[in-house]
Amino acid sequence: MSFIQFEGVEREYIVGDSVIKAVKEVSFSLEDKSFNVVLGQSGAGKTTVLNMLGGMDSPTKGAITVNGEDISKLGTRELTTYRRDKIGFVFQFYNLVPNLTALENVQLAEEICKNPLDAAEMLERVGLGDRKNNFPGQMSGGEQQRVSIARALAKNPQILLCDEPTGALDSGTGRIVLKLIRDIARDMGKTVVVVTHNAPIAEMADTVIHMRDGQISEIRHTEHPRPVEEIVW
Ligand SMILES: Nc1ncnc2c1ncn2[C@@H]1O[C@H](COP(=O)(O)OP(=O)(O)OP(=O)(O)O)[C@@H](O)[C@H]1O
Repeated sequence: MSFIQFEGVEREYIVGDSVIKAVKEVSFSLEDKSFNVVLGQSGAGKTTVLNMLGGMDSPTKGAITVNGEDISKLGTRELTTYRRDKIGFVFQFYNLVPNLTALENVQLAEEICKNPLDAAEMLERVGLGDRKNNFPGQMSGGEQQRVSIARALAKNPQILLCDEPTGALDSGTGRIVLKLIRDIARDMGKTVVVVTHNAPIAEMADTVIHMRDGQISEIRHTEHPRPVEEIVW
């Protein structure tokens, strides 16, 4: 069995009198320690897939297995533990706490999870050892995203989920951020899933899941993903 497995996963939302099928019959599997991209246009269902994998949302049908455990069957408390201990999140707009320093933002991970890594060390790893005492407002977008990567990884999660991590950055800074995610995740043995609408980014993935209208239109595995440095957008 693969490390991550979606089997016939659906997610419906009831809005007023209508039913919105955000995700329909989605099945795929991802290997442990792999780097994966979910690619698709706005509204394709990418974030819904990511949120279900991260335990922030649950499917209305189907099974999601992570490391042998069917997380679609977990109750609210178990899902909280799963989210806290197994998952690191990186968002498009960083979601840093503005009145905490970079170091304090990363230390938040220590407050909530079981086996946190040293916050100062994680900041060093993302190249911000000398910016520990800066507030988010004193840092560029790329630097803030690096702080959020340090915070996500300080939880020492098995899985790193990134929703449009370069969406608010210029392409040069975006490449630096993606390279950092790829290199650190490889070193630390993390499984990564990046959601994006930006097709060139998919070239760096081991597996690309292409979504359209809530369904998978294509799954592509690559033996030799392209180095981030060679990708242009
Ligand atoms: N909580 C919700 N309630 C109602 N509809 C929702 C909800 N969440 C998502 N949807 C709908 O489900 C569909 C898929 O949304 P989703 O956010 O997963 O797409 P996406 O591919 O991530 O798009 P984007 O790139 O714009 O974020 C959309 O039509 C969206 O409006």
